[in-house]
Amino acid sequence: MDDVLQNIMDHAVAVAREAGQVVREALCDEKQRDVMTKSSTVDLVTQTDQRVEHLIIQSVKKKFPTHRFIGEESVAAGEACVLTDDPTWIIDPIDGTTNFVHSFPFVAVSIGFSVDKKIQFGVEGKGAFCNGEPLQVSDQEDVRRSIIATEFGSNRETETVEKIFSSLRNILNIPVHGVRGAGTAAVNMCLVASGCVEAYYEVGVHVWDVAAGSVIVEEAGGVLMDVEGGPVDLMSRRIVAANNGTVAHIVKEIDAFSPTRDDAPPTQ
Ligand SMILES: O=P(O)(O)O[C@H]1[C@H](O)[C@@H](O)[C@H](O)[C@H](O)[C@@H]1O
Ligand SMILES: [Mg+2]
Ligand SMILES: [Mg+2]
Repeated sequence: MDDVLQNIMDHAVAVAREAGQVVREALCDEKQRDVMTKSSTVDLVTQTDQRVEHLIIQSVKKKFPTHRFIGEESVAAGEACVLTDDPTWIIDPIDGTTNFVHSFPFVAVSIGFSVDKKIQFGVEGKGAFCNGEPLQVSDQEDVRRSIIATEFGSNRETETVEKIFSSLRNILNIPVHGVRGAGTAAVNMCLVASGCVEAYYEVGVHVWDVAAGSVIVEEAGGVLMDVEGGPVDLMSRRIVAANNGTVAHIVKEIDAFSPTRDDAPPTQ
């Protein structure tokens, strides 16, 4: 990794730790978990999500004034979600807000950094690490001996819920050892990277949910795919992250659909 990128990554790690501390403290303070809603009654946000995103963006801007941002809460406030070739920080200040609101203790501060529309950190084969320890995906080749992670998302339209359950039924019927969900895409992807689950899939995620996790999975030896096979498109809101191409064949069991893309022009 060149010095410039290393410098950017060091800053990302430092600000993620600072943000993590704010989230940790807020978990113990009911007032900081006061809930508001966004696209639906189950799409939650708190002042802490907004505060943490602000903290990260301000800190980065001070050091790298020309860089661009895609942040979950900035997009919710009306900013464009467009990935250009410019250096861009892709931020989910609290991935797992529903968990956060309920003190269910699995949340992540997710920060990805892209240049030329490619997520940069780790792309040079330097590996993925958790507190200095290298991460490695599971070597399981048999999907029948696998744990698959997924989520139910926050879209409760009947047709969407039907498709989610249809995929789940197909996967349980393979049969797999188990199905799990941490309540956060970023944590699920780190679970794939650390070998605790063999694969994670979800339709309905956003680019800020998966940008950082995608490079962590790949650097830990895993593969990314679209839910209908083929290359993943981080703006498509569909993802499969697996330990290897064999387990990634769960895509055959997924009842795929196409939510509105993250980079779709705003409707008038
Ligand atoms: O909104 P936040 O940042 O908490 O992120 C989302 C999760 O990451 C999804 O996997 C999950 O399915 C939910 O949609 C959740 O909202
Ligand atoms: Mg999220
Ligand atoms: Mg979030």
